[in-house]
Amino acid sequence: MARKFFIGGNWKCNGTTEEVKKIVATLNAAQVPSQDVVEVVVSPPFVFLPLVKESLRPDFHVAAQNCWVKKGGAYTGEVSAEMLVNLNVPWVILGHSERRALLNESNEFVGDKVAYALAQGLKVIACIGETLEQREAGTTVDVVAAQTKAIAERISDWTNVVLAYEPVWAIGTGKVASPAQAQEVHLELRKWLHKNVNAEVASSTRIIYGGSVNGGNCKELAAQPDVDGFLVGGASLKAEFIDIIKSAETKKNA
Ligand SMILES: O=C(CO)COP(=O)(O)O
Repeated sequence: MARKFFIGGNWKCNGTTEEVKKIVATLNAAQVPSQDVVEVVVSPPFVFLPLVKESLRPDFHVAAQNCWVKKGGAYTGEVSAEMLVNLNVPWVILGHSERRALLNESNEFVGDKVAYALAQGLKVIACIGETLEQREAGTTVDVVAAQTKAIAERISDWTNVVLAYEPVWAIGTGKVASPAQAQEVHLELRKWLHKNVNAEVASSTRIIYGGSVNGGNCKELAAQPDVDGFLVGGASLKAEFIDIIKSAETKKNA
């Protein structure tokens, strides 16, 4: 099965109502490849989800940036998967490195979240990635395998999962992974899925890259055989995001 190119825009904790309206207007006016070629999902902060959802073009979709690990209730400050389903928000980003690092989300906790969100009917962008220290120690593959294992142990159906490889040292630093570095880890992840889940999941699961992706470096990254799209931070707040969406054409012709 061909893997449809996937472009996610993670807006993180940015934006005012006015800025959000402007970004949506830019996206709505853009000429981009059709939905058959690329799946586009943008992820505003929770409070802007309804506004973005109701004003965004219908061929683009929205994602939340997190959700609670189980059914909602007495968890002050959290947003449950059920609430996202209730608002018709189809996607959620889970396990982003900023949450793993700043909020101490463990591999197991992220795995539990992924399993719970999928069980509620959400589609999940599950983030994994090594720190600079781990890369320099030569443990990159072990780290991303352990992060993926904690998810794989808790789910049986990978249909609604996109795996986002985001090396921590490349996030927000302007220091993008080289196409070869990204390809190497994506291929290792696919091999891991083949060995530990099954061949079908290994060949059909989209593995996207995140970390300082921009309009200038996206094409070369997109041309790598195991790079199935991007999770874009900073550049997803700018018009440049349109160029990144268009890198799906490079992929189609690769
Ligand atoms: O964390 C990221 C996307 O989730 C990447 O962020 P930047 O594109 O700003 O490096």
